Amino acid sequence: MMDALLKAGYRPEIERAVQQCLASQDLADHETGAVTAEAAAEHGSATAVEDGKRFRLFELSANCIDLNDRQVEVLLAMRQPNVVLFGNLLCDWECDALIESSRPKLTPSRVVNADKGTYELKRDVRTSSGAFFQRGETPLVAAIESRLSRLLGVAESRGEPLQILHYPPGAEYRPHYDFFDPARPGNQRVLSMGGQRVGTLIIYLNDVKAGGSTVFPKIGLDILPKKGCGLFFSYADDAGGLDYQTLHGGSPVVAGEKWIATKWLRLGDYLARSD
Ligand SMILES: O=C(O)CCC(=O)C(=O)O
Ligand SMILES: [Fe+2]
Repeated sequence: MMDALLKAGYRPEIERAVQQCLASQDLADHETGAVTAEAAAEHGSATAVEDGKRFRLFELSANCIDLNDRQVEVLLAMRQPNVVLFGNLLCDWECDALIESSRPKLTPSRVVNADKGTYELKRDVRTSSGAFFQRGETPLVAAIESRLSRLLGVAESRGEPLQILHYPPGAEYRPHYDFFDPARPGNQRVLSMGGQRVGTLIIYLNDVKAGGSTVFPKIGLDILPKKGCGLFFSYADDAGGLDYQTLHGGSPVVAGEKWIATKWLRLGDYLARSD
């Protein structure tokens, strides 16, 4: 089940090409099996990233994932932690329509209190406002959820409701983990609603004039918001292992405003609870 998630943006035909490259004498470094950057460049590879002791080639010819209704681009792929940046995930009108339909529903964003299990306003941590769309709530939300499911190979039933976030100038979301610490008593309730969160997909709905990047402080990575692009990262495996390298936040918006849509994915089927 986790395979598809962990390999988001990474396709079998590319894996096969990687294996061919690794098997090829003149491409492989005899000591380590690593593929040299020069050899990769000669063979038309766009991206090489380190995976344990060797380099893996990602994109040998096509840098797109064909979803039939859409060609989604892979713009960045990092293995540890698993971070993939997608281009052309939503078109302009889809981004605009999501923003407009969420405006009337916006309320100040809350965070889960890991001791009590309550949802609280914490303006020192999170200063955005947000709105939720239940799964399939509108035809557009349904179409986007179907697209994300096909892209990531994860059933729609494992997705939490789509969240739209709005950050005015100065607003931010301080670095945090999206998974729930199972040792904290207040997290038992959210964990009972489909198990651990295993992955996050953030879609940028507009271009931001300055600031507002998604920042990963532990790995020194900043992703700048770009309308229609999607940022995916995963952080939990079937055995309950959690990737603490995925600490991330929304850095303060300096000029303009920032709109995103977030889809969090669970280990099992997500079940909303009303109690
Ligand atoms: O605003 C961002 O770029 C990050 C948002 C985020 O971390 C989240 O929605 O969980
Ligand atoms: Fe987050």
